[in-house]
Amino acid sequence: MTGRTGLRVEGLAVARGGVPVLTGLSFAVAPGEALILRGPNGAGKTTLLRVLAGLAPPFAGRVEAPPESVAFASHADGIKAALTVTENLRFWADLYGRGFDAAILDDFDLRSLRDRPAGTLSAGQSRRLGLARLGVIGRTILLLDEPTVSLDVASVARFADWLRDRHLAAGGIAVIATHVPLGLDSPVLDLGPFRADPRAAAHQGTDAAFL
Ligand SMILES: Nc1ncnc2c1ncn2[C@@H]1O[C@H](COP(=O)(O)OP(=O)(O)OP(=O)(O)O)[C@@H](O)[C@H]1O
Repeated sequence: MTGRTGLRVEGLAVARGGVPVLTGLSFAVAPGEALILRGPNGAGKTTLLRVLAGLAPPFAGRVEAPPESVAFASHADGIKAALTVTENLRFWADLYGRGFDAAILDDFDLRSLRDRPAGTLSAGQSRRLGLARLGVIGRTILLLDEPTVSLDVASVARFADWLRDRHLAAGGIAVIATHVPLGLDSPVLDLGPFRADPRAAAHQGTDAAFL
């Protein structure tokens, strides 16, 4: 962990392609806590996570989170296909200036796969490796976009255990967009009430197009 800093969002609006998707978001997540983001497809979960990660600017409002403490994890896991599972994890540990603790292999049920080239892993195994990466880089604030895609039931439970017992218990923070219940005793933020009015956006576009 790089510090015990919380995440705070005030009056935040986020946009895609210049069109507001969510508006009026204010929340805080303290060390040791997770926040689950809920909303149907297209609600703006990924867009919000990207802004929280500093990968896109806010449309309005502000995000308080030290960039050096944040890790964003989505479908692009950054796995090096030619390296083995252990070599991948060591690579990320080195990149982030961290020591490598092989216990992470057990946390994500990767021990029997440790010498396999990552390019030969199944989709779920590959996802487990991508999640294990989060365990070696030592970032405090994890922003997770559908982390359980491709995982079987046991692997979802294992991931939830790691999140609760290792990451959150050590003072970490997680904001998780997921359609799958993780069994965490964490607050859920329903993005529905914060969706920007599409008619207002469409109206703006129409005005711009026809005036
Ligand atoms: N590059 C883009 N340009 C314009 N609009 C975009 C772009 N990417 C996404 N959108 C739109 O922004 C809105 C929010 O998308 P986002 O990916 O944040 O939703 P989501 O809640 O993560 O959805 P899902 O559950 O399907 O992953 C959607 O209406 C989407 O179509």
